[in-house]
Amino acid sequence: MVQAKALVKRFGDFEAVRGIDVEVRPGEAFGFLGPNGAGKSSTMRMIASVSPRTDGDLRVLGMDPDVEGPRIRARLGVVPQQDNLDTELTVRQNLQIYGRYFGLSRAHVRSKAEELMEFAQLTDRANAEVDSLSGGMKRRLTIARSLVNDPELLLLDEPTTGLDPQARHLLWDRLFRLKAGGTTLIITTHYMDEAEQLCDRLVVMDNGRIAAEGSPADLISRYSTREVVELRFPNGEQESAAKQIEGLAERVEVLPDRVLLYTMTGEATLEQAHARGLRPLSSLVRRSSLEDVFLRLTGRTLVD
Ligand SMILES: Nc1ncnc2c1ncn2[C@@H]1O[C@H](COP(=O)(O)OP(=O)(O)OP(=O)(O)O)[C@@H](O)[C@H]1O
Repeated sequence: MVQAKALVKRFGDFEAVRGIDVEVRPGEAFGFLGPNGAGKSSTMRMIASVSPRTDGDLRVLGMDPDVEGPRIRARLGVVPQQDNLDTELTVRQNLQIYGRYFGLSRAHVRSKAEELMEFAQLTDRANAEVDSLSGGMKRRLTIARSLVNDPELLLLDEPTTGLDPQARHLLWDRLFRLKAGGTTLIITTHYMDEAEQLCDRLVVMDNGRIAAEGSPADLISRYSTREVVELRFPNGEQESAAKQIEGLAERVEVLPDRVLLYTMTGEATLEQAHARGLRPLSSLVRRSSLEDVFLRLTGRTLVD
């Protein structure tokens, strides 16, 4: 679906994407996970064939975006970071008018709009103006609109940023359905739970480079331990607490607000920490996540 080799994007002297290799296979949900500024959107825009690459090689649906941009764009669906719906039109009109841009017949667009409203769970809002919709509804409408041309490949840039948990879950559910129907998804996100839930495979991006690649489970087992103990201490006591814990866990990370112990046996490690006289303000034992993978790879947390 997408092959990138040594792909580079430069803005003046600044290199936003620094020679990345990516291959997205048909039918998979592929993710770019990284903090703001990692170069995810710049990469997406090159794949969407709306921003020319500076260097390297890129094929989208087997074609070169520099040569066959319009043909590629006709077969893609794009959900941009910011919704760009026509706010004064109704839900139904948004879908119908967008369909007409693709040169689809009036009759086809009419029935497609009904089908997509059903898919986006917006049928009962068909005649509502976009302005009156909630954030989650607007996102679902943007996704519905991106599907008007039955794209083989759907690009979603930060699909759930700014949505509340319930709206996010509703949206994820729609994306699972699309994937089950055979649509290939490429998703950028800085939410590790989103990447973990949705993506079959992902790359961790940082500073324009790919730090690691694999399935979420793969990455977690490669770069983290099974469990993590999170301990919070009063200000200024973290470093001395970390010293006291030494040797209890495979790895200890001291963050500005927490001390993390990487271990295979969380509860037992926590008990041992207590036995050494440690009295944290709070403690939590949890499974390792992509957040831990990111911290291990970059020395930073995903959401600063
Ligand atoms: N048109 C532009 N001109 C100059 N610099 C840009 C331009 N677009 C992006 N950049 C810079 O390139 C870097 C990567 O930006 P990009 O938007 O690709 O990151 P991102 O990982 O998608 O983060 P975000 O979620 O904030 O969009 C940033 O430092 C950004 O300031």
